[in-house]
Amino acid sequence: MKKPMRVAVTGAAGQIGYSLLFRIASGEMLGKDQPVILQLLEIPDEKAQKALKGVMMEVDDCAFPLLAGMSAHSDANTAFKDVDVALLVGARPRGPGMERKDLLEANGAIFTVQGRALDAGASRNVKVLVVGNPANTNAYIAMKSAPSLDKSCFTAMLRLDHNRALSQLATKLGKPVASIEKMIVWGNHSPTMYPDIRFATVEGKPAKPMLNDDAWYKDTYIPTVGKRGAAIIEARGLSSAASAANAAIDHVRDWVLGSNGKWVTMGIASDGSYGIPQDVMYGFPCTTANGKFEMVKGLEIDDFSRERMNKTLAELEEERAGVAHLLK
Ligand SMILES: NC(=O)C1=CN([C@@H]2O[C@H](COP(=O)(O)OP(=O)(O)OC[C@H]3O[C@@H](n4cnc5c(N)ncnc54)[C@H](O)[C@@H]3O)[C@@H](O)[C@H]2O)C=CC1
Ligand SMILES: O=C([O-])CC(=O)C(=O)O
Repeated sequence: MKKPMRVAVTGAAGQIGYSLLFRIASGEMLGKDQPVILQLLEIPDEKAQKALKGVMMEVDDCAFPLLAGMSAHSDANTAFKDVDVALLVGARPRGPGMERKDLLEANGAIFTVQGRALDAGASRNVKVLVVGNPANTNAYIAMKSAPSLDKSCFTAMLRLDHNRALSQLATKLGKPVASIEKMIVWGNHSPTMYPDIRFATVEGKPAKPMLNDDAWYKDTYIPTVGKRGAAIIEARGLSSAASAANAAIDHVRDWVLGSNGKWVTMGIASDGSYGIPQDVMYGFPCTTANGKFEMVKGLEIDDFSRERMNKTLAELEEERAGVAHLLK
């Protein structure tokens, strides 16, 4: 029997939490032979804590063989103690008519507190995934609030965008999703994101000539992927939850267990590559192995891509300036 891994989930009584916890406890995230201990954080509010208890009762009722322990917390310091993985989901979601950056003020402050708590108590190799919006900037805040942890401990979720980009392209081409490789979504988890199919392959052959429809790519595909979150809110009245939880599982599973050479999009702190200033949390193509991610480097950036990449960067820089006061 392997030693249990400690997994913190914040916002555990929320919509995403309700889809996420059961899949983590069943072994879908860390492996079918990996016991887990869940450390669940909710706000110190009677209603939220009661709802969390209810979700934990349901998790108990599944009798998951891999669940080696579970605790409820209202303080980030105890929730993050010794954790190997931290999924920072807890934050206010947007409603109709809002952009994710409208959440900056409301949610940004959460991530300074949680970054400090991770800095103080988490495993030195903790893998942090920020899901709460605006995800890139919140991940940046958490990273900057945790100076004793390596920057590579912190990531933001662009996997939902990556999966949306795969699915939309697969449908258009009438090909299985699994036949598509080398997808990239550059930049911010916002409508400025740039789903880039220039390197994508379908059954090993280049996707772009197969698609052969630049107008659809630019005028339909890019905005459809970028605005999918808003389309879900419009249709459901609530923001994506099951698909977001699924993307979080995919992101952490690949980070921990490896992507087997496949490209995945992760929001990571830039090292200055591709002209993206150091430390900006930006969606980059990565491969993962041995519990580490590595950026795919040396890809050619054409004029169209440069323009798109600069646009999403400008938005991230603006968000970063908007939270500078939180990091003093
Ligand atoms: N990066 C991505 O691709 C996606 C991000 N999201 C974001 O994920 C976040 C959560 O979404 P939902 O689960 O739908 O929202 P929700 O409102 O259903 O649940 C959020 C939960 O977080 C809790 N919470 C708030 N502040 C907290 C704190 N400081 N510590 C611990 N818990 C806290 C709330 O009490 C609530 O139970 C939102 O910010 C949403 O915009 C949603 C979908 C995709
Ligand atoms: O759009 C939202 O606010 C929720 C989200 O991030 C997504 O579905 O991509």
